[in-house]
Amino acid sequence: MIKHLLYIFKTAPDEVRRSILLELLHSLFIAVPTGFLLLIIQDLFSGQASPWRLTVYVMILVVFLIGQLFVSVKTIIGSNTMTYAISTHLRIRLGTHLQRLSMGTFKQRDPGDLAAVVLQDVANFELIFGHTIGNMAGGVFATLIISIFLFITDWRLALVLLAALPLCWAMIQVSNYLVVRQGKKHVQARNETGARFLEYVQGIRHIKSFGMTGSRFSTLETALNDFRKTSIRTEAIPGPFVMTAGIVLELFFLLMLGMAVTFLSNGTLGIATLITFLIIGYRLYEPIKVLLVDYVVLRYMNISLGRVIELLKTREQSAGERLTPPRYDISFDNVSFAYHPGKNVLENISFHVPECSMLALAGPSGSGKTTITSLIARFWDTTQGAIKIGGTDVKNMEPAAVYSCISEVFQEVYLFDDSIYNNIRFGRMDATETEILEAAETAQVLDFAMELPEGIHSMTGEGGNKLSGGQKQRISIARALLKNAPVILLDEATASLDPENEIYIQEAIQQLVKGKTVIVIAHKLATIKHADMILVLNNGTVEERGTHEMLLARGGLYSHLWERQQAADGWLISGDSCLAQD
Ligand SMILES: Nc1ncnc2c1ncn2[C@@H]1O[C@H](COP(=O)(O)OP(=O)(O)OP(=O)(O)O)[C@@H](O)[C@H]1O
Repeated sequence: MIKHLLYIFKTAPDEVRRSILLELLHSLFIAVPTGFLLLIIQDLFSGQASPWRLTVYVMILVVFLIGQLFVSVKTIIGSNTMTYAISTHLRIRLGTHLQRLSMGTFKQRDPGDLAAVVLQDVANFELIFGHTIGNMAGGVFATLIISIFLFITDWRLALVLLAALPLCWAMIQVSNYLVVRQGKKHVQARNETGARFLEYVQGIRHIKSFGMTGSRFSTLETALNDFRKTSIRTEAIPGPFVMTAGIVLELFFLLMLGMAVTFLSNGTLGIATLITFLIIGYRLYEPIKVLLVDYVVLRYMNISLGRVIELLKTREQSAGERLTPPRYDISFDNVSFAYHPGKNVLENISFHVPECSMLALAGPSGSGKTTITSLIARFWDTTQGAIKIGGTDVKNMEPAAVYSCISEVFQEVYLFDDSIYNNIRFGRMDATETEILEAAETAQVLDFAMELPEGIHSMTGEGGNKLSGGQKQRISIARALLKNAPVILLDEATASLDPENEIYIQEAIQQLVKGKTVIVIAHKLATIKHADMILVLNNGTVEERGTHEMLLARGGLYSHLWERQQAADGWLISGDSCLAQD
């Protein structure tokens, strides 16, 4: 925990220093009156009390009480300023850090868990840290000052009071061990609930259409019930330990009293000291009790803080430089790649795509086609070998510099919850209205947009849910046209479309790829017959390469896939299946 605290203290050193100083001052304003109370008692019982001395003591006490009020307000403001400075810093660091992670990291991690770190764990820290850390710093300081007063007054009784501390500490350590263990389960259950909620809301269409409302809701209900149980357990664990520690303190206080009476009877203790210990000795335990509770809460917070720091320490992609390649041919030199160490999904892949030509990637499902395009876009970095755009290794290029060379058109289109116009504009934010409308026209977006109530300014809905698959595709092509990047990565966008939309999109794509270096993932081999080169992948290796005619003549994997697709194109789904049963 100390390591984590030191880590975050470095994020806002000025606020931390100021807050600690205020806490110390606050403790001083609480502890010093205790000392004066002690002097008043001593004076009263030693018979040295004079009215003016008592008046001075009382005035000093009043000044300190007013000062305490003033410092309390400052301390609360100081600890809140520190907490929010740290949490803001953590959030900004998380934001910039997430930008620098490879796309792969996002795909690898559960999105619900990632969101929980950024939102809930930082909020958890925010909620707990400000209240506990100040109390604890103040508590330690107050205990120290009161202990010094008591030791000066009578070291024997002070020692008895303080002897309770190691016992309480041991008990709290056991409680902490259990809290940390249970706390991890609690965080896991909380994330599981978040993930199930996300799944339920995002998949509601499929859940309803497959009649799974009941079964999926019961999964969510189970997660909620688990969360309830772990929450109760997490809250319940420290209770008995903190209470027992409190009882131990009371017992040691009674023990101190017993000893004080003995010392009184054998004449080694004055009545003034006894009364001092009765009043002030009890005050010693107040900050300790607060410390015991806060320490447990702080340990729980530390689990959240640990998750935030762990995410911040995830390896960032090497930054690279803002290089602009001199030309836009693409080459793979002996590239191997593994998503998980030791399990290569691409093995020694080499090819060259000359500028302004088209390479098609074909091969069975899982052979590595998408992985090749992801590596070109630097979503991941190669495990071995180099990928070059115009002779420049993409690893030496800033990810943003790589993306600026590339336009992607995928089957799955994501649109922002904004107007059609703005969704196209995201392709190039400084584009003029004329350029945006031109791109919309070329990609045949205007055809359907003009029939909507607000034309091209109609909203697309979240993820584009107010539009059809073909319409979303056309918007994404318009966006790519506007970006006008020299390299186009196409995951054959027409594979899942109806014939009419397919024609529209084929036409739009023809416009998009003119004069560009194109890499296309082919699902329908008929669409890549005219590619300059076809790379046939199998199990992450290049099995064949050549033009359509060359590969057919070879009679290998490609011609086999081609024949299977030709046969599939002839398939018909019969509409008389019910009749056939009669
Ligand atoms: N994010 C990932 N993490 C781990 N393994 C992955 C990941 N993405 C893909 N793979 C694995 O890598 C291999 C190649 O997958 P890839 O998606 O590149 O194949 P593909 O040829 O594009 O398949 P398809 O035609 O079905 O889209 C597969 O074995 C797949 O299971």
